[in-house]
Order: sequence, then structure tokens, then C-alpha cells
Amino acid sequence: MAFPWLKGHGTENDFVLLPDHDGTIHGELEGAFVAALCDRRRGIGADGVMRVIRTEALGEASAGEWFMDYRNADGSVSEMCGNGIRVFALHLVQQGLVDPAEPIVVGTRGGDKTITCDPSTGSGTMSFSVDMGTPEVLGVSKVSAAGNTWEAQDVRTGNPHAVAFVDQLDDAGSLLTQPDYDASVYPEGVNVEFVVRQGERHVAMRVHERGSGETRSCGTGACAVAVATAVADGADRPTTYRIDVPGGTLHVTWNADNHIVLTGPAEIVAQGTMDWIA
Ligand SMILES: N[C@@H](CCC[C@H](N)C(=O)O)C(=O)O
Repeated sequence: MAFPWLKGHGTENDFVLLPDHDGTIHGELEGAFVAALCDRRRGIGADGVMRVIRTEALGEASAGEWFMDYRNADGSVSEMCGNGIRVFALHLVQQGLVDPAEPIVVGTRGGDKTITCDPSTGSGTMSFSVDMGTPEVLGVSKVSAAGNTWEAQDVRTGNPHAVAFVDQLDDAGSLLTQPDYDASVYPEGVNVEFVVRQGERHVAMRVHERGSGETRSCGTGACAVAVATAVADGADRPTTYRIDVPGGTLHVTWNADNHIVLTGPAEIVAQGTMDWIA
């Protein structure tokens, strides 16, 4: 059966989108199929897959009409994706499925997120700001990579993160494998961020994502990094951090009401109809 697909990215964190509005095409989105699509040698290649489905059709609880049914590159389910949800919103806008002048509510397994469309940044690419909700700042554990060990702040931004401040981003090595972490703190796995300071309210990071490996960016990770850095700085809220990632730049504001807002670009680069024959 032929079905529609699109490819998009946010700061080079890239995704395959599968429009399946009524949940009739993909049924239970199978992990093996997702992993095959995301394979960079034998598939289309992506860090994750987002099924675009009506909340009603998926049977999840959400006030939004549309639900981001998100899978990592290995086929595992994740609660939330901060870069993906901006690409998801761009798709809804481009297809005329939502009004860009109004806040867009999208359901995720990490709760409903409200997205606003920022003033136009040029043809093709648009910027969106996502209310990511309230972060949870938990304890400190240890992470290790490339023979080095660091303390890491546990921050939950809809999904789990361990944020480690390092002297240099290269200290984490190749990140071809999952950094070691404390499985008693993160029984469901963790996204690990390595952070260096660049200046006032300005940091750079690398990330090893649970289920996807090292990626060029992670939106929920950038939020976790901003929160961990603001806590370390004793920053008053509201405060805004610039987060440089290998694939670009994101901005994160931690507001007085304790909500974090992620701002960054989204772009759709290809679309077509697929006859998956593998
Ligand atoms: N790239 C995403 C996060 C995707 C999910 C993550 N790998 C997990 O398993 O929690 C982002 O931009 O937030």
C-alpha cells in the first residue's frame, strides 16, 4: 500500500513524518518498521518518526485535535520531542490543518504542548515557540563516556535528561555508544547532555539521545540544559539562555510561572508517497 511521508528537521534533528490522520494506515506503528525507516544506510534516515494522527483516533487523552505519536530511531516510544513538535506544527500549518494566528495545542505522551508561530523567518523555514510546561529538577548522579566521569543533574522536561558540565565537548569522545548512567535513577533510559559555557546566559552542548544515539540537536535536552545552568547560576526568573547545538541554535526561556519555552526553527525538506517494499 502506498502512503504519504515527509522529511523535516529542527536544528538538524531530523524526522520522518507519517500523516495517518485517522489511524487507518499504520495501525500499531511497529518498532521494526520505524527502525527500518530511520536507518541511514538502508532506509530514509532520521533520528525519529512522528505519526500525525488525530487524538481521537489514537485514543490518548489530550485537549488538542492532533497528537504527535513519536518514536526514536530504534523504534522505541518517547514521551516528547522538542525539535520534532516544531516540525509537526509546521506541517499542520502548511497543510492548513491549524490556524497559525492562534496557539496550536498538540498532544504528546509528555502532556499537551502549546505552540505559537513566530513572525516569519524566511521562505520554507519558520520559527516556533513551544510551552514545554514545568521542568522537574531532581538529584545528581554520575555519567561516564570516553573514560571520563562527571556529575550530572537530573532534569525532566517531559522525558528524562542527565546534564553534565564538561571542560570541553570533545571530552565525551565519539558518543557512538550510550554513555554509562545510573540505571536505578533512570530505569527507562536517559538522554545525556554534555555542556560547556560560552558566555553569559550562553552555552554549547552535545547530546546522546536515548534510542537514537548522538544527534545534531535535542529540544527537550536544550530545555534541560537551560534549567540545569540556570540552577547552577542561581538565575532569577524569567531568564533566557542561548543554547548552541551542532545543528544550530535554540533559545530557552524559564519564566516566572515556572514554565519553560523553547524557541527554534523548523523546516520540511521533502515529501512524497512511499511504497515500502523492504
Ligand atoms: N530529539 C528530541 C527528543 C527525542 C526523544 C528522546 N530521544 C527520548 O527518548 O526521550 C527532542 O528534540 O527533544
